[in-house]
Amino acid sequence: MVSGSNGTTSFMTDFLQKCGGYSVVDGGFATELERHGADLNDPLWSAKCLVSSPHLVRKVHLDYLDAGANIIITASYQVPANIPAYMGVAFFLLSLLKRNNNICRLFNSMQATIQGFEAKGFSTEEAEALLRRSVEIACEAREIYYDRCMKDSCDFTGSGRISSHPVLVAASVGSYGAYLADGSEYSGDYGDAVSLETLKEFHRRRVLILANSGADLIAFETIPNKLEAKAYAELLEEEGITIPAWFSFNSKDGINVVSGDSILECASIADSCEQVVAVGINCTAPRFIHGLILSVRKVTSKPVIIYPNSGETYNAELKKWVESTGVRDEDFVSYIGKWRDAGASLFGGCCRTTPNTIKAISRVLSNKSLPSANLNIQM
Ligand SMILES: C[S+](C)CC[C@H](N)C(=O)O
Ligand SMILES: N[C@@H](CCS)C(=O)O
Ligand SMILES: [Zn+2]
Repeated sequence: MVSGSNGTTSFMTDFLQKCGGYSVVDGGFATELERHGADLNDPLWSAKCLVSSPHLVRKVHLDYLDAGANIIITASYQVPANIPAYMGVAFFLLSLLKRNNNICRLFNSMQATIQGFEAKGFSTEEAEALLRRSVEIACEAREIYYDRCMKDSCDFTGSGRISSHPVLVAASVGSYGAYLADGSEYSGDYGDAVSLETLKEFHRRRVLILANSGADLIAFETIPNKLEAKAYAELLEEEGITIPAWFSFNSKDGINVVSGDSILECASIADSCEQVVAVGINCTAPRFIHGLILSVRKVTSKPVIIYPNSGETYNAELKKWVESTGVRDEDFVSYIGKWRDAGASLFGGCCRTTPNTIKAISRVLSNKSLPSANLNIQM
Protein backbone atom coordinates (compact mmCIF):
# COMPACT_ATOMS: atom_id res chain seq x y z
CA MET A 1 0.00 0.00 0.00
CA VAL A 2 1.23 3.47 -0.87
CA SER A 3 1.98 5.64 2.14
CA GLY A 4 0.26 8.82 1.03
CA SER A 5 1.98 10.68 3.84
CA ASN A 6 2.29 14.42 3.31
CA GLY A 7 1.83 17.79 4.95
CA THR A 8 -1.95 17.84 4.73
CA THR A 9 -2.61 14.21 5.70
CA SER A 10 -3.48 15.02 9.27
CA PHE A 11 -6.17 17.51 8.22
CA MET A 12 -8.67 14.76 7.49
CA THR A 13 -7.50 12.27 10.09
CA ASP A 14 -7.75 14.98 12.77
CA PHE A 15 -11.20 15.91 11.54
CA LEU A 16 -12.34 12.28 11.55
CA GLN A 17 -11.08 11.91 15.08
CA LYS A 18 -13.09 14.97 16.15
CA CYS A 19 -16.17 13.40 14.56
CA GLY A 20 -15.68 10.17 16.47
CA GLY A 21 -13.88 8.19 13.75
CA TYR A 22 -16.38 8.54 10.91
CA SER A 23 -17.77 11.55 9.22
CA VAL A 24 -21.11 12.25 7.56
CA VAL A 25 -21.17 14.04 4.21
CA ASP A 26 -24.37 15.71 2.99
CA GLY A 27 -26.73 14.25 0.38
CA GLY A 28 -28.06 15.14 -3.08
CA PHE A 29 -27.98 18.89 -3.29
CA ALA A 30 -29.79 19.38 -6.57
CA THR A 31 -32.30 16.70 -5.58
CA GLU A 32 -33.26 18.64 -2.49
CA LEU A 33 -33.50 21.93 -4.40
CA GLU A 34 -35.87 20.21 -6.84
CA ARG A 35 -37.91 18.77 -4.00
CA HIS A 36 -38.46 22.37 -2.90
CA GLY A 37 -39.75 23.26 -6.36
CA ALA A 38 -36.62 24.51 -8.16
CA ASP A 39 -36.50 23.87 -11.92
CA LEU A 40 -32.92 22.85 -12.73
CA ASN A 41 -33.34 22.36 -16.46
CA ASP A 42 -30.58 24.86 -17.07
CA PRO A 43 -26.88 24.87 -18.08
CA LEU A 44 -26.00 25.90 -14.52
CA TRP A 45 -28.08 23.03 -13.05
CA SER A 46 -27.99 23.23 -9.22
CA ALA A 47 -26.00 26.49 -9.37
CA LYS A 48 -28.97 28.17 -11.04
CA CYS A 49 -30.39 28.65 -7.52
CA LEU A 50 -27.35 30.71 -6.48
CA VAL A 51 -28.85 33.36 -8.74
CA SER A 52 -32.57 32.68 -8.51
CA SER A 53 -33.03 31.56 -4.91
CA PRO A 54 -29.97 31.82 -2.63
CA HIS A 55 -32.28 31.48 0.40
CA LEU A 56 -33.18 27.98 -0.83
CA VAL A 57 -29.52 27.07 -1.22
CA ARG A 58 -28.96 28.14 2.40
CA LYS A 59 -32.01 26.20 3.54
CA VAL A 60 -30.87 22.99 1.85
CA HIS A 61 -27.43 23.30 3.49
CA LEU A 62 -29.15 23.81 6.85
CA ASP A 63 -31.43 20.82 6.30
CA TYR A 64 -28.38 18.64 5.74
CA LEU A 65 -26.66 20.06 8.83
CA ASP A 66 -29.79 19.36 10.87
CA ALA A 67 -29.79 15.83 9.45
CA GLY A 68 -26.29 15.29 10.88
CA ALA A 69 -23.89 16.20 8.06
CA ASN A 70 -20.34 17.10 9.12
CA ILE A 71 -19.43 18.20 5.62
CA ILE A 72 -21.58 20.36 3.35
CA ILE A 73 -20.75 20.65 -0.34
CA THR A 74 -21.29 23.99 -2.09
CA ALA A 75 -23.60 24.62 -5.05
CA SER A 76 -20.66 25.36 -7.40
CA TYR A 77 -20.62 21.96 -9.16
CA GLN A 78 -21.58 23.35 -12.55
CA VAL A 79 -20.23 26.93 -12.47
CA PRO A 80 -17.27 27.63 -14.76
CA ALA A 81 -15.12 30.64 -13.89
CA ASN A 82 -15.35 31.84 -17.45
CA ILE A 83 -15.84 30.61 -20.96
CA PRO A 84 -12.21 30.14 -21.95
CA ALA A 85 -10.94 31.79 -25.13
CA TYR A 86 -9.87 28.41 -26.50
CA MET A 87 -13.50 27.36 -26.51
CA GLY A 88 -14.37 30.22 -28.83
CA VAL A 89 -11.61 29.23 -31.25
CA ALA A 90 -12.39 25.50 -30.92
CA PHE A 91 -16.04 26.27 -31.46
CA PHE A 92 -15.27 28.05 -34.73
CA LEU A 93 -13.00 25.25 -35.99
CA LEU A 94 -15.48 22.57 -35.00
CA SER A 95 -18.22 24.38 -36.85
CA LEU A 96 -16.12 23.97 -40.03
CA LEU A 97 -15.61 20.25 -39.39
CA LYS A 98 -18.88 19.15 -37.97
CA ARG A 99 -19.71 16.61 -40.64
CA ASN A 100 -17.96 13.99 -38.51
CA ASN A 101 -20.38 12.47 -35.97
CA ASN A 102 -18.19 12.79 -32.87
CA ILE A 103 -17.25 16.33 -33.72
CA CYS A 104 -20.90 17.08 -34.35
CA ARG A 105 -21.77 15.86 -30.86
CA LEU A 106 -19.04 17.95 -29.24
CA PHE A 107 -20.09 20.95 -31.31
CA ASN A 108 -23.70 20.64 -30.22
CA SER A 109 -22.90 20.40 -26.52
CA MET A 110 -20.47 23.32 -26.69
CA GLN A 111 -23.05 25.34 -28.56
CA ALA A 112 -25.68 24.59 -25.92
CA THR A 113 -23.35 25.54 -23.11
CA ILE A 114 -21.98 28.72 -24.62
CA GLN A 115 -25.40 29.87 -25.72
CA GLY A 116 -26.82 29.05 -22.30
CA PHE A 117 -24.27 31.21 -20.57
CA GLU A 118 -24.47 34.01 -23.09
CA ALA A 119 -28.23 33.98 -22.85
CA LYS A 120 -27.86 34.41 -19.13
CA GLY A 121 -25.60 37.37 -19.79
CA PHE A 122 -22.88 36.28 -17.35
CA SER A 123 -19.62 38.13 -17.52
CA THR A 124 -16.44 36.50 -16.25
CA GLU A 125 -16.65 38.66 -13.12
CA GLU A 126 -20.22 37.56 -12.47
CA ALA A 127 -19.40 33.88 -12.89
CA GLU A 128 -16.49 34.31 -10.48
CA ALA A 129 -18.70 36.11 -7.98
CA LEU A 130 -21.13 33.20 -8.19
CA LEU A 131 -18.39 30.77 -7.23
CA ARG A 132 -17.48 32.88 -4.18
CA ARG A 133 -21.14 33.28 -3.28
CA SER A 134 -21.63 29.52 -3.24
CA VAL A 135 -19.04 29.25 -0.46
CA GLU A 136 -20.38 32.29 1.42
CA ILE A 137 -23.87 30.80 1.52
CA ALA A 138 -22.59 27.47 2.85
CA CYS A 139 -20.56 29.32 5.51
CA GLU A 140 -23.66 31.37 6.44
CA ALA A 141 -25.64 28.14 6.87
CA ARG A 142 -22.91 26.78 9.14
CA GLU A 143 -22.98 29.96 11.23
CA ILE A 144 -26.76 29.77 11.58
CA TYR A 145 -26.45 26.12 12.56
CA TYR A 146 -23.77 26.87 15.18
CA ASP A 147 -25.82 29.78 16.55
CA ARG A 148 -28.84 27.57 16.90
CA CYS A 149 -26.79 24.94 18.69
CA MET A 150 -25.38 27.62 20.97
CA LYS A 151 -28.90 28.77 21.84
CA ASP A 152 -29.90 25.20 22.52
CA SER A 153 -26.67 25.07 24.58
CA CYS A 154 -25.55 21.84 22.99
CA ASP A 155 -21.98 20.59 23.13
CA PHE A 156 -19.86 23.72 22.92
CA THR A 157 -16.31 23.92 24.13
CA GLY A 158 -14.99 26.98 26.00
CA SER A 159 -13.56 28.37 22.75
CA GLY A 160 -17.03 28.64 21.27
CA ARG A 161 -16.37 25.79 18.82
CA ILE A 162 -18.88 23.04 18.63
CA SER A 163 -17.34 19.86 19.98
CA SER A 164 -19.46 16.95 18.90
CA HIS A 165 -20.55 18.18 15.51
CA PRO A 166 -17.72 19.94 13.70
CA VAL A 167 -18.61 21.11 10.19
CA LEU A 168 -16.48 21.60 7.10
CA VAL A 169 -17.45 23.48 3.95
CA ALA A 170 -16.27 21.67 0.81
CA ALA A 171 -16.21 23.71 -2.41
CA SER A 172 -17.57 21.58 -5.24
CA VAL A 173 -15.71 21.36 -8.53
CA GLY A 174 -17.66 19.38 -11.10
CA SER A 175 -15.90 17.89 -14.11
CA TYR A 176 -15.59 19.43 -17.56
CA GLY A 177 -18.30 16.95 -18.55
CA ALA A 178 -20.63 18.48 -15.96
CA TYR A 179 -20.08 21.92 -17.47
CA LEU A 180 -20.99 20.57 -20.92
CA ALA A 181 -24.41 19.91 -19.34
CA ASP A 182 -25.02 16.87 -21.54
CA GLY A 183 -24.39 14.14 -18.99
CA SER A 184 -20.75 13.66 -20.12
CA GLU A 185 -19.72 13.18 -16.50
CA TYR A 186 -21.35 9.74 -16.83
CA SER A 187 -19.32 8.75 -19.92
CA GLY A 188 -16.02 10.56 -19.39
CA ASP A 189 -15.77 10.61 -23.16
CA TYR A 190 -14.48 14.06 -24.08
CA GLY A 191 -13.11 13.08 -27.51
CA ASP A 192 -9.58 13.63 -28.78
CA ALA A 193 -10.01 17.39 -28.99
CA VAL A 194 -9.81 17.71 -25.21
CA SER A 195 -6.26 17.38 -23.87
CA LEU A 196 -4.68 17.55 -20.42
CA GLU A 197 -3.88 21.22 -21.09
CA THR A 198 -7.48 21.93 -22.17
CA LEU A 199 -8.74 20.56 -18.87
CA LYS A 200 -6.14 22.41 -16.81
CA GLU A 201 -7.00 25.71 -18.46
CA PHE A 202 -10.71 25.06 -18.08
CA HIS A 203 -10.39 24.42 -14.33
CA ARG A 204 -7.50 26.73 -13.37
CA ARG A 205 -9.36 29.94 -12.60
CA ARG A 206 -12.21 28.39 -10.63
CA VAL A 207 -9.89 26.22 -8.57
CA LEU A 208 -7.91 29.36 -7.67
CA ILE A 209 -11.08 31.24 -6.78
CA LEU A 210 -12.48 28.43 -4.66
CA ALA A 211 -9.13 27.86 -2.96
CA ASN A 212 -9.27 31.48 -1.75
CA SER A 213 -12.97 31.61 -1.00
CA GLY A 214 -12.94 30.63 2.67
CA ALA A 215 -13.90 27.00 2.00
CA ASP A 216 -12.15 24.40 4.15
CA LEU A 217 -11.38 22.10 1.25
CA ILE A 218 -12.13 21.46 -2.40
CA ALA A 219 -14.35 18.56 -3.46
CA PHE A 220 -13.36 17.37 -6.93
CA GLU A 221 -16.50 15.36 -7.59
CA THR A 222 -17.83 12.88 -10.13
CA ILE A 223 -14.43 12.60 -11.86
CA PRO A 224 -15.09 10.44 -14.92
CA ASN A 225 -11.60 9.74 -16.27
CA LYS A 226 -7.89 9.58 -15.56
CA LEU A 227 -7.07 12.63 -17.67
CA GLU A 228 -9.19 14.91 -15.52
CA ALA A 229 -7.72 13.47 -12.30
CA LYS A 230 -4.26 14.19 -13.68
CA ALA A 231 -5.31 17.71 -14.65
CA TYR A 232 -6.56 18.41 -11.10
CA ALA A 233 -3.41 16.97 -9.50
CA GLU A 234 -1.11 19.02 -11.75
CA LEU A 235 -3.17 22.16 -11.20
CA LEU A 236 -3.05 21.85 -7.42
CA GLU A 237 0.69 21.50 -7.57
CA GLU A 238 1.40 24.17 -10.22
CA GLU A 239 -0.73 26.74 -8.46
CA GLY A 240 0.63 25.90 -5.02
CA ILE A 241 -2.89 25.41 -3.68
CA THR A 242 -2.64 25.04 0.08
CA ILE A 243 -6.16 24.06 1.06
CA PRO A 244 -6.83 20.31 1.09
CA ALA A 245 -8.94 18.50 -1.48
CA TRP A 246 -10.69 15.21 -2.08
CA PHE A 247 -10.87 13.34 -5.37
CA SER A 248 -14.07 11.40 -5.92
CA PHE A 249 -14.63 9.25 -9.01
CA ASN A 250 -17.75 7.69 -10.50
CA SER A 251 -18.24 4.23 -11.93
CA LYS A 252 -20.94 2.27 -13.70
CA ASP A 253 -19.49 -1.23 -13.42
CA GLY A 254 -17.80 -1.36 -10.03
CA ILE A 255 -14.43 -2.04 -11.65
CA ASN A 256 -13.44 1.02 -13.64
CA VAL A 257 -14.40 4.68 -13.62
CA VAL A 258 -17.12 5.57 -16.13
CA SER A 259 -14.70 6.23 -19.01
CA GLY A 260 -13.30 2.70 -18.66
CA ASP A 261 -10.05 3.95 -17.07
CA SER A 262 -8.86 1.81 -14.18
CA ILE A 263 -10.01 2.94 -10.73
CA LEU A 264 -6.63 1.75 -9.44
CA GLU A 265 -4.79 4.16 -11.75
CA CYS A 266 -7.19 7.00 -10.97
CA ALA A 267 -6.95 6.51 -7.21
CA SER A 268 -3.15 6.28 -7.51
CA ILE A 269 -3.06 9.73 -9.08
CA ALA A 270 -5.05 11.01 -6.11
CA ASP A 271 -2.76 9.19 -3.70
CA SER A 272 0.34 10.83 -5.18
CA CYS A 273 -1.10 14.32 -4.87
CA GLU A 274 -0.01 16.03 -1.66
CA GLN A 275 -3.11 18.15 -1.20
CA VAL A 276 -5.49 15.22 -1.49
CA VAL A 277 -6.76 14.22 1.95
CA ALA A 278 -9.44 11.71 0.93
CA VAL A 279 -10.10 9.56 -2.13
CA GLY A 280 -13.31 7.87 -3.10
CA ILE A 281 -16.44 7.36 -5.11
CA ASN A 282 -19.62 9.39 -5.60
CA CYS A 283 -22.73 9.44 -7.80
CA THR A 284 -22.41 5.71 -8.39
CA ALA A 285 -24.99 2.98 -7.78
CA PRO A 286 -24.76 1.54 -4.24
CA ARG A 287 -24.30 -2.02 -5.52
CA PHE A 288 -20.84 -1.11 -6.87
CA ILE A 289 -19.53 0.67 -3.80
CA HIS A 290 -18.16 -2.24 -1.77
CA GLY A 291 -15.83 -3.49 -4.53
CA LEU A 292 -14.72 0.03 -5.34
CA ILE A 293 -13.77 0.77 -1.73
CA LEU A 294 -11.60 -2.38 -1.73
CA SER A 295 -9.95 -1.26 -4.98
CA VAL A 296 -9.27 2.26 -3.74
CA ARG A 297 -7.81 0.85 -0.53
CA LYS A 298 -5.30 -1.18 -2.56
CA VAL A 299 -3.54 1.96 -3.73
CA THR A 300 -3.95 4.48 -0.94
CA SER A 301 -4.00 4.71 2.81
CA LYS A 302 -5.71 8.10 2.69
CA PRO A 303 -9.23 8.16 4.15
CA VAL A 304 -11.85 6.79 1.76
CA ILE A 305 -14.98 8.82 1.06
CA ILE A 306 -18.15 7.41 -0.49
CA TYR A 307 -21.39 9.15 -1.37
CA PRO A 308 -23.39 6.98 -3.76
CA ASN A 309 -26.48 8.05 -5.67
CA SER A 310 -29.79 6.20 -5.43
CA GLY A 311 -28.90 3.75 -8.21
CA GLU A 312 -31.14 5.43 -10.75
CA THR A 313 -29.93 6.52 -14.20
CA TYR A 314 -29.64 10.11 -15.40
CA ASN A 315 -31.23 11.07 -18.70
CA ALA A 316 -29.27 14.15 -19.74
CA GLU A 317 -31.63 15.09 -22.56
CA LEU A 318 -34.65 15.22 -20.29
CA LYS A 319 -32.50 16.31 -17.34
CA LYS A 320 -34.36 13.73 -15.27
CA TRP A 321 -33.48 10.62 -13.30
CA VAL A 322 -35.09 7.41 -14.48
CA GLU A 323 -35.63 4.53 -12.15
CA SER A 324 -33.53 1.51 -13.06
CA THR A 325 -35.06 -1.93 -13.08
CA GLY A 326 -33.68 -4.97 -11.32
CA VAL A 327 -31.72 -3.94 -8.25
CA ARG A 328 -33.25 -1.91 -5.46
CA ASP A 329 -30.56 0.52 -4.38
CA GLU A 330 -32.53 3.18 -2.61
CA ASP A 331 -32.14 1.58 0.82
CA PHE A 332 -28.36 1.74 0.58
CA VAL A 333 -28.11 2.95 4.15
CA SER A 334 -28.40 -0.70 5.14
CA TYR A 335 -24.94 -1.27 3.64
CA ILE A 336 -23.13 1.42 5.62
CA GLY A 337 -21.73 -1.15 8.06
CA LYS A 338 -20.34 -3.24 5.23
CA TRP A 339 -18.76 -0.20 3.58
CA ARG A 340 -17.30 0.88 6.93
CA ASP A 341 -15.80 -2.60 7.38
CA ALA A 342 -14.36 -2.42 3.85
CA GLY A 343 -12.45 0.69 4.93
CA ALA A 344 -14.48 3.80 4.16
CA SER A 345 -14.62 6.57 6.76
CA LEU A 346 -16.63 9.39 5.18
CA PHE A 347 -20.21 8.56 4.17
CA GLY A 348 -22.91 10.56 2.45
CA GLY A 349 -25.25 10.51 -0.50
CA CYS A 350 -25.20 11.97 -3.98
CA CYS A 351 -27.98 12.54 -6.51
CA ARG A 352 -31.50 11.44 -5.47
CA THR A 353 -30.61 11.04 -1.82
CA THR A 354 -32.20 13.36 0.75
CA PRO A 355 -31.80 14.64 4.33
CA ASN A 356 -33.65 11.49 5.43
CA THR A 357 -30.87 9.40 3.92
CA ILE A 358 -28.28 11.46 5.75
CA LYS A 359 -30.22 11.25 9.01
CA ALA A 360 -30.24 7.47 8.71
CA ILE A 361 -26.50 7.33 7.92
CA SER A 362 -25.78 9.57 10.87
CA ARG A 363 -27.85 7.35 13.12
CA VAL A 364 -26.07 4.18 11.94
CA LEU A 365 -22.63 5.68 12.47
CA SER A 366 -23.34 7.00 15.93
CA ASN A 367 -24.65 3.62 17.07
CA LYS A 368 -21.35 1.87 17.64
CA SER A 369 -22.94 -1.35 18.84
CA LEU A 370 -24.69 -2.11 15.57
CA PRO A 371 -23.65 -5.19 13.61
CA SER A 372 -21.41 -4.75 10.59
CA ALA A 373 -23.66 -5.31 7.61
CA ASN A 374 -27.30 -5.19 6.56
CA LEU A 375 -28.40 -2.94 9.36
CA ASN A 376 -31.82 -2.52 7.77
CA ILE A 377 -32.30 1.08 8.67
CA GLN A 378 -35.40 2.60 7.14
CA MET A 379 -34.89 6.01 5.59
C1 LIG B 1 -24.56 15.02 -11.70
S1 LIG B 1 -25.52 15.26 -13.15
C2 LIG B 1 -27.12 14.83 -12.68
C3 LIG B 1 -25.53 17.01 -13.23
C4 LIG B 1 -26.31 17.57 -14.33
C5 LIG B 1 -25.69 17.42 -15.68
N1 LIG B 1 -24.31 17.87 -15.70
C6 LIG B 1 -26.51 18.20 -16.65
O1 LIG B 1 -26.30 19.40 -16.82
O2 LIG B 1 -27.40 17.62 -17.25
N1 LIG C 1 -22.79 17.91 -5.68
C1 LIG C 1 -23.56 17.95 -6.90
C2 LIG C 1 -23.83 16.61 -7.53
C3 LIG C 1 -22.64 15.90 -7.94
S1 LIG C 1 -22.99 14.53 -8.98
C4 LIG C 1 -24.90 18.63 -6.62
O1 LIG C 1 -25.82 17.98 -6.15
O2 LIG C 1 -25.00 19.83 -6.89
ZN1 LIG D 1 -24.53 13.05 -8.10
